[in-house]
Amino acid sequence: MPTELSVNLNAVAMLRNRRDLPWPSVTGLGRIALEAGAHGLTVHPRPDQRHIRFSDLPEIRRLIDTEFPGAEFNIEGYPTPEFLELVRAARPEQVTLVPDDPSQPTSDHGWDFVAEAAFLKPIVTALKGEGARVSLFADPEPEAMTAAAATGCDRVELYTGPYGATHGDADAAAREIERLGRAADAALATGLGINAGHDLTVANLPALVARIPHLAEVSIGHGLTADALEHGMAETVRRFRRACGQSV
Ligand SMILES: CC(=O)[C@@H](O)[C@H](O)COP(=O)(O)O
Ligand SMILES: NCC(=O)COP(=O)(O)O
Repeated sequence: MPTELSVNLNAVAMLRNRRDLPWPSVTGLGRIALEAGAHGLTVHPRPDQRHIRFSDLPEIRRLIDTEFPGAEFNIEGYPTPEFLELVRAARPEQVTLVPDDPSQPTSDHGWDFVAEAAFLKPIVTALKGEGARVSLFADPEPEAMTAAAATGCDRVELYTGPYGATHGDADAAAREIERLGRAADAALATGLGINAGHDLTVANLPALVARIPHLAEVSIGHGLTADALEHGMAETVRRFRRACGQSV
């Protein structure tokens, strides 16, 4: 099975939040992503709602239910009672639990599965009972995968931030790919499925997919949104020039 792509809408929401206007539309861009063949949509609502607002969740749920049945809604976040209430209402197909502190600018590490086992197990069980697949954000450490599987989760999402940060350094990238690959091998051996994400791009994705052929899903937001801006800019400038009355 080829690796599925889930489009993370956080960056679109961040642009939307610059003004009290409804564009760029989070559900509108989500629709374009799904029409283009994305497998699903990812959001990571943070407690301060700095990008995804809690009110976006029911709208994305409605978009998928009414126009794209079968698409996957993936909600990521730290499992506070408030987050778990949002998840219950939005009925995502997948929940990705991330050990983020509210003050973190972005996600930068996976769970300590041994230290957090007693906290995670009942939450994983409850979410699975509500019908969601549960994935846990994980550093690429092969020796941690047995403890990850013991939580009862379905998948781990391998944190690819350090791999993304190696751009331009082929040796460092090869080392990170091998670390991710060995963690994926260990996860597979325990029966876990494998997702991956953070700072993935068109440039760094092919080597990851080649090393981890069983990679089920990647979720990508920042790099994908940057790519959309770069590749959409020329056509948009032509549209605005026409709107100025220029012949283009
Ligand atoms: C779990 C993960 O790596 C991403 O969801 C990341 O947390 C994106 O969040 P931000 O868009 O807030 O940086
Ligand atoms: N789950 C990881 C994810 O959604 C990645 O987001 P980004 O780093 O590509 O913005």
